Amino acid sequence: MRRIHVMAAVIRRADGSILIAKRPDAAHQGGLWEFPGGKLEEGEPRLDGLARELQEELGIHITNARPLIDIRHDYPDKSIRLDVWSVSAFSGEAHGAEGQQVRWVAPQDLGQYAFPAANKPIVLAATLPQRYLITPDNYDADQLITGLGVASGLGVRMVQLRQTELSQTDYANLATTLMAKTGEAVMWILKGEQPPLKGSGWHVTSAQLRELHAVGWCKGKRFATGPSLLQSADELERRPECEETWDGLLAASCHNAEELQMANDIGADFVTLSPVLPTQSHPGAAHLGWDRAAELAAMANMPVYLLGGLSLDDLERAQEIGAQGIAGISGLWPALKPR
Ligand SMILES: Nc1nc2c([nH]c(=O)n2[C@@H]2O[C@H](COP(=O)(O)OP(=O)(O)OP(=O)(O)O)[C@@H](O)[C@H]2O)c(=O)[nH]1
Ligand SMILES: [Mg+2]
Repeated sequence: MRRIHVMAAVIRRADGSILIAKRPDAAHQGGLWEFPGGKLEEGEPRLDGLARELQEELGIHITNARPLIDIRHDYPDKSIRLDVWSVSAFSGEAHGAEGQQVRWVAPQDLGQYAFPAANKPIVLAATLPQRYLITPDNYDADQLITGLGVASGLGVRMVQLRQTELSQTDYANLATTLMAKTGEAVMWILKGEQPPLKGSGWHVTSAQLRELHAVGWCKGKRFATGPSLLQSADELERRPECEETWDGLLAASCHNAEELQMANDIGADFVTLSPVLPTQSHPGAAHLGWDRAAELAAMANMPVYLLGGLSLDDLERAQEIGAQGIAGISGLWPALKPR
């Protein structure tokens, strides 16, 4: 089946709200909400196609846009490439120029609308921040809070608590303290053997990713609790009491195409891809380089944070190659050195 190249836009107003439109009942995926856009014409440059569609469908003229996420989806009757751009400035009054219903919604409310199946990663890309901060080792709660205060001031909203030195209990206590102190300001992504409690996300290492994949674990499906959740599907069959499911934000560390596919299979919401450049901690170790990182980011069907040896100055370049943004430890934010 020939893959149809579709241009679509996440259009953001100054107040942060995003424009969605309702597809006509008779259309493909009719009656569902969508990000405005449509099919690219033969030989048409991508941005021209997007501009044409938004003019036709909403009566607006784009003045600032950048690539957001580029994904492939196979419906039973259609294979599409959804080439989604983030539009941050436009002229004209957006309206349903083809008679369709349009609505400005707050990013956190997008989940209340029914979108086509292909749109899950687009909604994530529209909602997730551009920076994913990973905490440095050996900081106590007070030092972390001070540093995070600085980070929040710089617009950091999503933080992975990485503390390799702590016992599981100390780690859990620290996480609870930090979550209570930062409240809604920070979206916490925790590490560990089991999915964390509600209200925080879970970041699995590439080794965990492989193990979870091997036993057919998938986000949102039931699993066994216990010392390890790595129970085979057969074992789950024999233990009908295993009714746990987990629906938090799931992230996975990936380094190659195989792991990106596994992350997709276990229902991960986003990934980190590393190491892009040599890092201070592993100066001589193999790294992907920008070209390979770009190829891998293009392969991923979910938001990708580039990690390893990057600074904030690399954010634009990361987004140009299709990444959601960059991830890194506090070294990325020099102001974030509480000691
Ligand atoms: N515009 C848009 N299309 C989407 C989204 N999600 C999604 O699966 N699609 C699919 O991508 C294709 C886009 O085609 P479209 O119907 O918008 O195309 P178009 O504006 O050129 O319309 P036309 O074919 O009626 O002229 C459809 O098969 C649609 O189901 C989305 O968020 N926005
Ligand atoms: Mg359309």
